[in-house]
Amino acid sequence: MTGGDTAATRATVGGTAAAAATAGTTTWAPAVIAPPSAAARAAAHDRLAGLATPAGAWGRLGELAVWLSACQDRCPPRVPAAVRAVVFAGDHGVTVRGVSAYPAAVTPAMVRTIVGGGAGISVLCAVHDVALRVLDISVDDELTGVPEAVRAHKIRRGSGSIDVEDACSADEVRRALAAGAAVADEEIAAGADLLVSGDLGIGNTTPAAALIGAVLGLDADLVTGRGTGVDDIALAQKASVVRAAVDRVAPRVGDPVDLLAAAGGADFAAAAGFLVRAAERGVPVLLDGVIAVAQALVADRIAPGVAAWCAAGHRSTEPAQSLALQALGLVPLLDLGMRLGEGTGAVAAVPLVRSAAAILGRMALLADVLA
Ligand SMILES: O=C(O)c1ccc[n+]([C@@H]2O[C@H](COP(=O)([O-])O)[C@@H](O)[C@H]2O)c1
Ligand SMILES: Cc1cc2nc[nH]c2cc1C
Repeated sequence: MTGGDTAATRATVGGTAAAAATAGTTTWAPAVIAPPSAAARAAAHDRLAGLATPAGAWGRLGELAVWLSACQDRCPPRVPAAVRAVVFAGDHGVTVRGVSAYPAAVTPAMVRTIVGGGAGISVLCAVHDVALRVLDISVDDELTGVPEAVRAHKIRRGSGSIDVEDACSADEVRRALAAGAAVADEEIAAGADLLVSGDLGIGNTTPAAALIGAVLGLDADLVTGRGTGVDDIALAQKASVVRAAVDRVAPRVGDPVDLLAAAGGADFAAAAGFLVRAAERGVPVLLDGVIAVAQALVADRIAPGVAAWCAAGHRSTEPAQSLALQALGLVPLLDLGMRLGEGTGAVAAVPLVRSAAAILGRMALLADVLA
């Protein structure tokens, strides 16, 4: 089967967050997420089985092609041409507890490096023809001199230390959710047929671990990893901070929007809003490491069904990422021992998505070969 509609023209349901953000209000309405097309999935499954290969020979690359078909409501799928990545940057007050191997000053410095084209994500996006945008959502710096577009969605500077206080207010979370949704709308309006959500922010593996621990009810020792590379002493300290945060926010776990204020922050909320809106608009997303996956886990609680529109680009070294991926039913495409963030593990997998689409669209069928 082939589908005529594009993601950009498909009808949207549910939320009004983008309009609200444009109007500068704080309204956020949760979305209803339709699943990817079952008919296109079935057609893709059949076509995959008929390709000129031994049965099952494409392994997970074949599954990826089937997923893409379902998301595009089209078999064979188009090869994603307009891949667009957005990096949501924010600082985290919890860095004062010594949970990172690097100082918070790295966050604004790396925003500038992305703007200048010298970051890891900049290079991967350039080599794989992926459009890249970095947004200061809650960096604890004025970032003077960076293009205004980078700061256009800034919600606040930094966040509270989540072991003892909320990361941000409920109103800031709602504004950030709306801003993230508006950004997804902008990327889709620019033609995106595959999106990537990336993160940047010293200390952000701590809120990511806390959110995953809280949502999945897992002990701090299971979800705490070394992040940028902390030593054993800092790792133990980080686990105690994660435990304090999980204990503090546990009573609020039933309200995922509130949980973003309690243990995430404005940058996490913006990324979650981006993921919800992408799923609502029917545009597939490649996820990166522990931060992106924590945001997807919460987004899927806010709007059940978000995860069906996501594929996992890679397995990060952070243990919480694997646990959250398992809970979301996602198997990572790459397993390279990476832990950079920025969206790099997702963009590294873009050639796999393009390969999967091309295989399903262009290969000969075994029946024709043998005829
Ligand atoms: O994506 C991941 O799984 C990942 C794992 C470890 C570190 N990071 C990146 O490193 C920063 C957070 O690490 P940390 O140790 O400061 O919490 C932040 O900028 C992330 O993008 C990212
Ligand atoms: C240099 C550096 C680059 C990063 N990119 C994402 N997180 C980062 C953390 C550090 C320390």
